[in-house]
Amino acid sequence: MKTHRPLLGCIADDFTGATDLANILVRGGMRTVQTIGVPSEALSTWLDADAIVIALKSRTAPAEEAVRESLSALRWLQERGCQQFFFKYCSTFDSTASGNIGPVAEALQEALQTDFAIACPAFPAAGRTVYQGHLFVHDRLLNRSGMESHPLTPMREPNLVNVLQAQSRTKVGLIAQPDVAQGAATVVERIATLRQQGVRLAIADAISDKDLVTLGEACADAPLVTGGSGVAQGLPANFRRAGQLRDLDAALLPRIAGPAVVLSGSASTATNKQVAAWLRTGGRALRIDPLALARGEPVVAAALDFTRSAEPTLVYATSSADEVRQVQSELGVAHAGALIEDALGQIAAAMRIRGTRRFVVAGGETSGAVVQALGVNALRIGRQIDPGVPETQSLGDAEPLAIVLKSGNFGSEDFFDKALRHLEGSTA
Ligand SMILES: Nc1ncnc2c1ncn2[C@@H]1O[C@H](COP(=O)(O)OP(=O)(O)O)[C@@H](O)[C@H]1O
Ligand SMILES: O=C(O)[C@@H](O)C(=O)COP(=O)(O)O
Repeated sequence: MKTHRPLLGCIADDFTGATDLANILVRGGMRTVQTIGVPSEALSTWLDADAIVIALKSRTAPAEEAVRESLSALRWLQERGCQQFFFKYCSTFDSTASGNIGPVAEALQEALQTDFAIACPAFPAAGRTVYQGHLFVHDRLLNRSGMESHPLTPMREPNLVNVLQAQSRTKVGLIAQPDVAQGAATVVERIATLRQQGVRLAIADAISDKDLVTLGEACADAPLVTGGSGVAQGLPANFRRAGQLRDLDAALLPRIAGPAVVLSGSASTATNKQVAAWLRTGGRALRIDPLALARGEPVVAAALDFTRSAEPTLVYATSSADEVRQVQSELGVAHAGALIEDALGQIAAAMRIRGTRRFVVAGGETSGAVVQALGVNALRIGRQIDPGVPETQSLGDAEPLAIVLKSGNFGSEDFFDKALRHLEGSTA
């Protein structure tokens, strides 16, 4: 098969974050493929897309490891002929105390021989805005949004110029919203001034999608852009203006028929509401008890029996924060997580063998475990179901699977039902 050269090469620091970015690019008209890690040689030969998003799991990795993995992804994308590169991190700028966003951005700059890149996590559709360098989550500053007590990446400083400066060797500056509001030409001028001042990375403000599109336009010739998925909104138009995008429906996926299941290992507030909504409306559901798993009870076998029904079933470990804390104090955080992820992975793999073709999965870590258990290496991205969550299809399988991966925080209360209805309606 003759493949099209990808235009945009993306490196994402986590799994559901990669899907979120891919969704934005598809909505902009770029056919997009997400790979699980750096693709193997076999996969490399037939990936056909305008944008490729390599999903890493580097968000909480030590800087050295994150740099090494990101450079390896960059090399692969360069070898495929990508013209521009995007480093995707979380819209809440999640990074550990030692922080790897600065080191990865600087290493990518060095490899691409470029001395400047913007850094913009804003994603107004999900309530994340940046003003005068300060990140807001809806109406709260980052450090009062709940993110200050995140177990792995507590964010206690809302001024991102300070956060990024603390992680970087080079000078960090600011492109403030009043400049962004003036349009792309003003942003380009501001970037030139910052470069003269020796600034190598600049937090870019954005309080609306319009600001994000302006930033994208101003970065048309930038070898490297860094940010959340929001700022990628402005990039497809640059390729379209240059006549490089094919006139195709980027989101078109063939319909996949067959039994469906919803697997939820997410413990987030949004997912708890989605599980409650499913139960309230009489959806068929089975709760996985982590303590029963720890006692070695045949929980997986019971779930496989229960899911034999023709009706789509929700299998979930999702529980309130108090219940999760209780389980974690008995089993340990990592052990509890691993037991559940492993069980949901085993259920997914066995259901696939039994003929299940459609999987809706909630939770970033859980998504990683399930996709791995299903042996999926790459996904083609289809239509958006809710902001940040598209339908996807596995690539390279004789019998492809329809897969939806939902980041914990995303999706409306009726998301599970909506996702299943959406998969029903996919057209060939
Ligand atoms: N009832 C529970 N008790 C303890 N740990 C749980 C429970 N439910 C889910 N978990 C674990 O919590 C983690 C949730 O992470 P993830 O899948 O990324 O979703 P999210 O970030 O949305 O909570 C997983 O490791 C999962 O196995
Ligand atoms: O940018 C975002 O908010 C998301 O794309 C993202 O990265 C979410 O991460 P998880 O909460 O770990 O799913």
